[in-house]
Amino acid sequence: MQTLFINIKELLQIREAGIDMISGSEMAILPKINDAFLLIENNIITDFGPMKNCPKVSNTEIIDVSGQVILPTWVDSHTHIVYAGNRIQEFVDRINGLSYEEIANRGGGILNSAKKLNETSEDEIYEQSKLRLEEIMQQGTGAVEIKSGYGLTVEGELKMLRVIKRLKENYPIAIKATFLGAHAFPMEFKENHSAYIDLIINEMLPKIAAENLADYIDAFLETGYFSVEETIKIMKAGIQYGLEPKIHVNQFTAIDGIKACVENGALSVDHLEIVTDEDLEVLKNSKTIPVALPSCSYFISIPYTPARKIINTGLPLALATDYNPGTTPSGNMNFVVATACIKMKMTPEEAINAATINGAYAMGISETHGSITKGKKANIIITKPITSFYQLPYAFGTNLIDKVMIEGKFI
Ligand SMILES: N=CN[C@@H](CCC(=O)O)C(=O)O
Ligand SMILES: [Zn+2]
Repeated sequence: MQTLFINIKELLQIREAGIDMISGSEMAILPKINDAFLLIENNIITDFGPMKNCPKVSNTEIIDVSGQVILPTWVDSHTHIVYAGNRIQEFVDRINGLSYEEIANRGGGILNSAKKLNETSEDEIYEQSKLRLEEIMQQGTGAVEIKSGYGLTVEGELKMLRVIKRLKENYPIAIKATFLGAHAFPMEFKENHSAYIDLIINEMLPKIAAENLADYIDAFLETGYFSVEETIKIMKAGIQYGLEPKIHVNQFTAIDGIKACVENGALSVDHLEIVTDEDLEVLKNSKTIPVALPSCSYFISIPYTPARKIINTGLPLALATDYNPGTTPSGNMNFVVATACIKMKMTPEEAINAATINGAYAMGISETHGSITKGKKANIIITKPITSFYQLPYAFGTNLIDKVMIEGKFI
């Protein structure tokens, strides 16, 4: 089955094979072809170029997209979309003056979600979570990482990861699963951290590995959550089971956590709303990519990750949603890209690079996703007729997506 798109106004993010991420000043360049064609065979991109080189084809569905822009689907490398219920009351409490920290200290926050999750059946969690997955696919996301971390018990964590596995089996979108047992200390372990860390390492990890339920390991490395030393223990244990670290770090405070993540070969360090010059220095010449989550900053009113400083230092940057019930109840990558431009002063070219090819690097799928490249998955967003791709972040809040194709099929 072949599909040929013709008269594409702008075909964005065209790359040769073998480019896995874009750093520093290179991020300002978004390679594109004006007036282009794109050929897809089954679920793979097989050819593209200017219309003057458009091949003569037979037995092919031809779709004329005059005035419309085509780009690779978004790659959302950081989400928590498997959860039960919501935290709407905490949202109202914050409007009335309580901080995220104060709510967490009252037993709200992550522990509130963990209570709900442990009281909800696996089938019910699946039903609630699949609606969020379907929602983000409609919004142009073609690959997503999903974390556990609202179980915080052996059974709860396994339940979450089994739901992620079912989503992987039942949907065409690429999904990576991350084990985040180290998201918060349950109440009964508040005074006995080492016992909970033992539970993670000796009970949860072996069971998760035996069922092959996770691709990555995560921890919330933060003042009041997991210390640098505790996180190092967890990273090392995950690595023993073949799980590369992807770590929540520097969301509220800078405590030298990034250095520990880099030294332990983390694939990504995520949040980085607060960063020091030393943090950025250790990221240089490492394979660890920083990931910014601007919808989280927007929703809980914390600083935005200093994207300009990170990019101007020569580092790469990826953008993701952080979709979760507490700090970011939104999985809309279009909003993330617009907010990165508006609030973090990223150019549209930088933001789209960060939300596609660099997102693919941050979830370990850059060989197959993140760019319009021959041999990569046929995952594309087709916009409505627009003046140029700059309209995407400019008209923030307007849905400019006409169709989304994942693995060669319109969803
Ligand atoms: N910061 C840690 N974890 C999530 C929020 C968790 C929650 O509040 O439920 C985040 O990335 O923002
Ligand atoms: Zn998160």
